[in-house]
Amino acid sequence: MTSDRTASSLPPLLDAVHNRETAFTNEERHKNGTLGLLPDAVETLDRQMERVLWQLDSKSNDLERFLHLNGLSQRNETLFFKVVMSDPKRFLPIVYDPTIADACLQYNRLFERPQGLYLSLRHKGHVKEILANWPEKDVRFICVSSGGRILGLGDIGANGMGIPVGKLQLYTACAAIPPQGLMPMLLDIGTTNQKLIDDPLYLGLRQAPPSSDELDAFVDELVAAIQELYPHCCLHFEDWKGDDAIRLLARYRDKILCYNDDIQGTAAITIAGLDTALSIKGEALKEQRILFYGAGSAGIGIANMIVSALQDEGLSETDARARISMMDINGLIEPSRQDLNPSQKVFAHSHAATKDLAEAVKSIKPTVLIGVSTNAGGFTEEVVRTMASINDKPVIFALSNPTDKAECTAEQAYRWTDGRALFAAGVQFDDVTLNGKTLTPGQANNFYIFPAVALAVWATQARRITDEVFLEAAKATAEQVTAEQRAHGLLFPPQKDVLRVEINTAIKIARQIFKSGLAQVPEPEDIVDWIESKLYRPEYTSANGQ
Ligand SMILES: NC(=O)C1=CN([C@@H]2O[C@H](COP(=O)(O)OP(=O)(O)OC[C@H]3O[C@@H](n4cnc5c(N)ncnc54)[C@H](OP(=O)(O)O)[C@@H]3O)[C@@H](O)[C@H]2O)C=CC1
Ligand SMILES: CC(=O)C(=O)O
Ligand SMILES: [Mg+2]
Repeated sequence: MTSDRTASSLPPLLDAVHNRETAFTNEERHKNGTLGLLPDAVETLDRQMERVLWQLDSKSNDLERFLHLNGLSQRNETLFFKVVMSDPKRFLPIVYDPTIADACLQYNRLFERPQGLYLSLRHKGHVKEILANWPEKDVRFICVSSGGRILGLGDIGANGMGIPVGKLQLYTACAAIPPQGLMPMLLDIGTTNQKLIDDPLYLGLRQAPPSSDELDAFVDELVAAIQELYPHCCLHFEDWKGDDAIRLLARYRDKILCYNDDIQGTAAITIAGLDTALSIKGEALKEQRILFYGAGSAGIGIANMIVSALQDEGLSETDARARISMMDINGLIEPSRQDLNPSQKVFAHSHAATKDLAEAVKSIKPTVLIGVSTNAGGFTEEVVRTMASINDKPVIFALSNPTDKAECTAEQAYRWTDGRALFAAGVQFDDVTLNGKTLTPGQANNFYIFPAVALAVWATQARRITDEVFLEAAKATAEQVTAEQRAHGLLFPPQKDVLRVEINTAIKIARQIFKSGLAQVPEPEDIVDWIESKLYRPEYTSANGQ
């Protein structure tokens, strides 16, 4: 857990925010009482990083590296961000997707120190008191999960805490938002996961989740407490069970400052990928037939935002929806289905019932196939080969996380399409060499979007976050894929540049927030300098709360 940044009463070496360890000078050691508690050497941050990199190299797998970095984040926050931000391509897959999935699965067993706020349903009626226990008093973002659908792992209850922790670390690592004011939260509402309930080392509530009405009342209490204690706080919903995610976003989006990353962030990165893919194909979005495999929070979120983007291209809502078909675990979404929710019903177009994706592909002839199903291998050889027989350059996005949940691998997508697929996945697959040509798969992951949105929202003190913000983020992200990168088939900016890319995206979003009248601070003359001046830098300086 973070400590209060301004007035910490912790001993210097136990205070992760201010700790410099061997970088404390002799003068500082005299003053803060650490003389003799540290070895003689006085080191620079770079030298300290060299040691961490050596330690990471000596680990035998990424989960061990995750644990080592996680320990570092709780010991010396500046050094942690220095390391992660030094090489995002290498470290994002370790502190976040996919390694974080392994950590979440065993979170109760790996647990050493709490890293976020646990709000248990047992605390109903006392939410404000619990929130007030958090040491930081100016909270700007709460990333809250119920653990109900963590990545593609299903309901893992309180083990889901790894995700809010990891997502908020990315606010800083990918968009230089200062870590103070970021609160990871696990809303412990119980779990349907019997294996965890039976595990003596499980740390969460051992009961079934409540009814939607009871859950909504609990979240209402949380929202009211946040507004009272932290009036500038944005609520980031992450990895809730699909129908909870959709219902809660609809409940709050016009009332408070909030967003759902799985619905809106995922939509934005998918639209960014479609934008670049279609520019490579030389086609417009309105010319596409899009088939979704998976119609939950991510699928519905992407579909609705594509409808908005198509409306911006001049289509009516009905015509826009007509370009989108969806399947879920019970088959194609079509009018005879009796089990559809209102968000799905609007995508029910006349078609024979089928549960067979290959059959649906043959009949609908999609130009774009998007997997958000959690069903590993759902894009079979027959499905992918059919996409290749219909399309010169089939767009295939297998977005389910983590790696072993992807609907197909990059290697399969390229092999079964003779290297013609414009492919992206939620994780970064390795390059594939086919017939002497190297193909680089895209990573369509919302980490390109939500930190940038958060940076713009924080800087402008936006009152609300609209879908236009996410469409702007999509456009700004796609624009940063150069012509040369597109020529090589790249759909997204390279991860190594993620910080620069997201700061640029945030600048564009901030402009849009000012234009829409949702900012609560005066518009600066030079928005670029203004944003740059607010950025966190992983250095031992007083500006970073040192
Ligand atoms: N790349 C990225 O940035 C992101 C990726 N994701 C990934 O997308 C996946 C889905 O997330 P989300 O939409 O929030 O989850 P939900 O649980 O809300 O939705 C999953 C959807 O997939 C359907 N489904 C499940 N099994 C099958 C199957 N065998 N065949 C066809 N459809 C199936 C479900 O149907 P039913 O409801 O009927 O069971 C539901 O419609 C996850 O793996 C997640 O990690 C999510 C957000 C961002
Ligand atoms: C990436 C992400 O948000 C998810 O898989 O849920
Ligand atoms: Mg998510």
